[in-house]
Amino acid sequence: MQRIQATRWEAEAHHDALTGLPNRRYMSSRLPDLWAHLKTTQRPLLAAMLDLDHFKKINDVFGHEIGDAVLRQVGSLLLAHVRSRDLPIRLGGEEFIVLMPDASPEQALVACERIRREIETHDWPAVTAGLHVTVSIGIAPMDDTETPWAQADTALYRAKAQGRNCVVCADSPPQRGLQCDPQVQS
Ligand SMILES: Nc1nc2c(ncn2[C@@H]2O[C@H](COP(=O)(O)OP(=O)(O)OP(=O)(O)O)[C@@H](O)[C@H]2O)c(=O)[nH]1
Repeated sequence: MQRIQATRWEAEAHHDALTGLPNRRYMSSRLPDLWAHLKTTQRPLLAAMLDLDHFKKINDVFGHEIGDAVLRQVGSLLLAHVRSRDLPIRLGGEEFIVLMPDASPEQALVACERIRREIETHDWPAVTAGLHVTVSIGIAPMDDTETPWAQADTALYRAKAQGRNCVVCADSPPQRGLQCDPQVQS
């Protein structure tokens, strides 16, 4: 009985209560295994950092409960649209990360562009009239440091600076990215 309780506590400690996704603590616990796997495969581990656009405004205009509903639905959309080997995690607030083992930058870009589009075109008005949600995404390799997603965070910052609702890959030239939605950039 105690073992079942302990297992449940551990599962709860590793999952975000709102979205049901794994949380930051879970990611930290998995990283040593991932680094070991990467050393064996000699392939980089790509991370996609996602941050909902103008989420504060969504809370302000529609209320915190609708904000929570948006976060839950984004969690479901991520689970539905990442590749089967990818791991979506809620880092906190309106920030998510998807760990993409064994993905090339091109594959990661295609996957992230699909996620961006799914979020943009989701039936948000069914949640509440007038609601529209977009996401900015930065892709980069994780590194073996205290903040392994720092490069992806920098790429995300560029996506925000380029007008939001777009995907930017680290090391791609400014504005050309890998690649922003031309409709959004114009
Ligand atoms: N509803 C809800 N809101 C949250 C939660 N966690 C964080 N927030 C809110 O998310 C908002 C994030 O706002 P900002 O960091 O200013 O970001 P933003 O408005 O998305 O702006 P950009 O990222 O620049 O597009 C804040 O208003 C937080 O209160 C949550 O669990 N539920």
